[in-house]
Amino acid sequence: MSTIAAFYGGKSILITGATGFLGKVLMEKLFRTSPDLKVIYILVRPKAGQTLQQRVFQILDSKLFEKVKEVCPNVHEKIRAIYADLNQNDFAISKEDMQELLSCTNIIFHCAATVRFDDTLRHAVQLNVTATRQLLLMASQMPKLEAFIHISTAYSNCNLKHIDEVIYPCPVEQKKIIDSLEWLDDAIIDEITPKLIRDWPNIYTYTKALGEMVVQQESRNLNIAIIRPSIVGATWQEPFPGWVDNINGPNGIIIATGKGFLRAIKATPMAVADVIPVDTVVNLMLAVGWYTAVHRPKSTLVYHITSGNMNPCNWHKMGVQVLATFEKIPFERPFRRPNANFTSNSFTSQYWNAVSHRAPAIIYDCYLRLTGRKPRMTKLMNRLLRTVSMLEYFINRSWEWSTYNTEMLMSELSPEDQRVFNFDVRQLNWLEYIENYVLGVKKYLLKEDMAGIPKAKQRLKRLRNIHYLFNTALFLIAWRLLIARSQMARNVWFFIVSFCYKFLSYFRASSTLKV
Ligand SMILES: CCCCCCCCCCCCCCCCCCCCCC(=O)SCCNC(=O)CCNC(=O)[C@H](O)C(C)(C)COP(=O)(O)OP(=O)(O)OC[C@H]1O[C@@H](n2cnc3c(N)ncnc32)[C@H](O)[C@@H]1OP(=O)(O)O
Ligand SMILES: NC(=O)C1=CN([C@@H]2O[C@H](COP(=O)(O)OP(=O)(O)OC[C@H]3O[C@@H](n4cnc5c(N)ncnc54)[C@H](OP(=O)(O)O)[C@@H]3O)[C@@H](O)[C@H]2O)C=CC1
Repeated sequence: MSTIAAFYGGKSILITGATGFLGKVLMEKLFRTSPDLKVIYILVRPKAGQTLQQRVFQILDSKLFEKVKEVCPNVHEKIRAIYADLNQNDFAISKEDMQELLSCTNIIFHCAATVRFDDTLRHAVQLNVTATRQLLLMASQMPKLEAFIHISTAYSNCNLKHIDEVIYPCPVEQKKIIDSLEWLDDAIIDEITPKLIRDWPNIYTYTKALGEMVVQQESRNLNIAIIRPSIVGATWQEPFPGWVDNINGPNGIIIATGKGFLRAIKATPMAVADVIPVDTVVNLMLAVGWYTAVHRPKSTLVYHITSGNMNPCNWHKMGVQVLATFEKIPFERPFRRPNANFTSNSFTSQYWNAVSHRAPAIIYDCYLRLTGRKPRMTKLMNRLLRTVSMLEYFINRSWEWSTYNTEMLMSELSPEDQRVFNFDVRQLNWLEYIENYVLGVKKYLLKEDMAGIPKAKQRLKRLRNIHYLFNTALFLIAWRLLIARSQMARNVWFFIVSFCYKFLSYFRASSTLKV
């Protein structure tokens, strides 16, 4: 029997961000491995016209939870959705709910965050910093609390090249920032934001660093651990390979490439693609929860869960495998044939953007206009290129993350726990993982039917022929224009034609001789 699975039996667990990508996989694994847990409290806000209950039912009815329903048939009764908005004071939780949370919670997993790179500083600080502070305050009033696990990101200190498993100080104290945001107006905040975030590439990574500072400074005597995952990707093994459900990180890029919108990207091909499967992250989270509660380390431990130092893959290898998968399992109705040109040169990248992205979008919009439809491709392309430009920082650099604590924890686990809660990324086969990832994007994100593959392949063939035809026509037109204007071009043309003629005559003569 797994010690970690047994530890969560009978426990009341509070999860923030349970409706997010990481939160769902965390809940799934908890229910599957510890079906005898007492209750999972999730802090949820109503969204997109759905009530809390509808949101919970939608999650439980998804394919992700199919196995859970077999091992834990009363899973609906074990989830307690609590109305909460982390943007508001006291999270807008009712008195009764708050009382229950304070008196019953044993373990907290704090996953909620805004992960948008372009959020406003005010909103990102509210969610990634102030809400963390508020949750810590709540935690300090929970008599039964055994561990508080805070989810940060490996990029919270991406302004450094080598990152240790320690909390680094930020140039400006988190308290000062929270205080000043209370009285500064939005226009001034926008103006000072670049100065505040300094060498952090965006507000997200900066506010996640501030969030860690809050954890360090406001931890009181709680048992806390921080987990820093790198780029969280589709599931590797559990509950099944390839599960994804949002367009963040690589997912949106894989869609845009598979649909033929994105054919080139400014990326350093040999830079490390530090993707880590979401189930690996969740396994570490559960192991850390157990270790923090049972062993009670004297200080707050930070755990890196990254792939680069143990089993590195680079963007080139990833791009090649993604393209190879599109050959076998293409996405439906691609705009152009998928391609992946990587360049780290700004000029070449601008060239590709003009020729491979903007020009086809303009041509397609002209076609839409001519056929009486509303043009939309240029707008879509501009949006895509903006998104890609925001990711560029992360695909043109490599970082080194030390993983002493993560390795120490691995060595503390029993063989059974190492199997059930496996976070040893050395066992990952990248080619297999990437293929399943692309397949997962097709099935679970795009919701495309596998029966449509032959038709998609036919369309790819047609697009390839159109591509060759278009290029040949373009070449002939350019050449014809050149011949009309330049004597030199004419001479070259006559030389090539006479050379070919002589070659063919010689070939014919020699074959006649043999007969
Ligand atoms: C040719 C080359 C080929 C290569 C081959 C391929 C090889 C693979 C290469 C891979 C390289 C990748 C590198 C990754 C690096 C990641 C680094 C992360 C590091 C940190 C990691 C972390 O620590 S933490 C997570 C990171 N954080 C994000 O990664 C959020 C970023 N992102 C945003 O910050 C916003 O995205 C941003 C951008 C502002 C735009 O913002 P935006 O407003 O323009 O667009 P939105 O995102 O809002 O959404 C646009 C529309 O998609 C709709 N939509 C949303 N979800 C949907 C769903 N599930 N299904 C259907 N549709 C969905 C939505 O409803 C909108 O539709 P509508 O317009 O109709 O409403
Ligand atoms: N995905 C990645 O690549 C990485 C993620 N991380 C970290 O992992 C954690 C989880 O990320 P991930 O699951 O990908 O993110 P998601 O965007 O998928 O999920 C974010 C979660 O936070 C919740 N949330 C946001 N705002 C509020 C609010 N005001 N009140 C209540 N809940 C709110 C969301 O709820 P709702 O559904 O209502 O919007 C959602 O459940 C984050 O802390 C992130 O920084 C770290 C490294 C990489």
